[in-house]
Amino acid sequence: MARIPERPAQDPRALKGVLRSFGFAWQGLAYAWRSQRNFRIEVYLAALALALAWVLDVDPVPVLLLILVVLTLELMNTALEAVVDLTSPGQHPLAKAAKDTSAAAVLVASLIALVIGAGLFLPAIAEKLRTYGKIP
Ligand SMILES: Nc1ncnc2c1ncn2[C@@H]1O[C@H](COP(=O)(O)OP(=O)(O)OP(=O)(O)O)[C@@H](O)[C@H]1O
Repeated sequence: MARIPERPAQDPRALKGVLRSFGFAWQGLAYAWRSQRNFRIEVYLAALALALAWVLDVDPVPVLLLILVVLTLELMNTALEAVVDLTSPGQHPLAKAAKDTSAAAVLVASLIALVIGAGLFLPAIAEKLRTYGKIP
């Protein structure tokens, strides 16, 4: 069994403890990137949305907030999946409910982000087309 590392919060060297906490958070991010295809797709879409916001002169702040909500929910979903797999290796209706509800949180956030994103980007796209005389 893997050795449980000394807790960073109990490290008497404050700065070293904080840096170790960041290190563990980075390991969590790397785990999500490696193991979750959906997380990787969402990161690519986030990069695309930010690039589009830059090209279309759309305020990046609401775009960043939408990205923040979807990615953090996906990370929490990944964490919950790991806990469920650890605590319920066999099939159990409550394990299913936990995983499905957690996945539903990501789905709801993604759909709402899509609607808000359309509200942000479509007028900017229409404006660009109007500028180039493609639409009256
Ligand atoms: N221990 C379990 N007991 C009952 N049903 C489960 C259990 N584990 C998974 N499931 C069901 O299988 C589905 C798929 O589970 P899985 O662990 O593959 O995660 P996932 O939803 O595919 O997530 P991801 O693709 O993001 O890793 C769950 O949403 C749930 O409905």
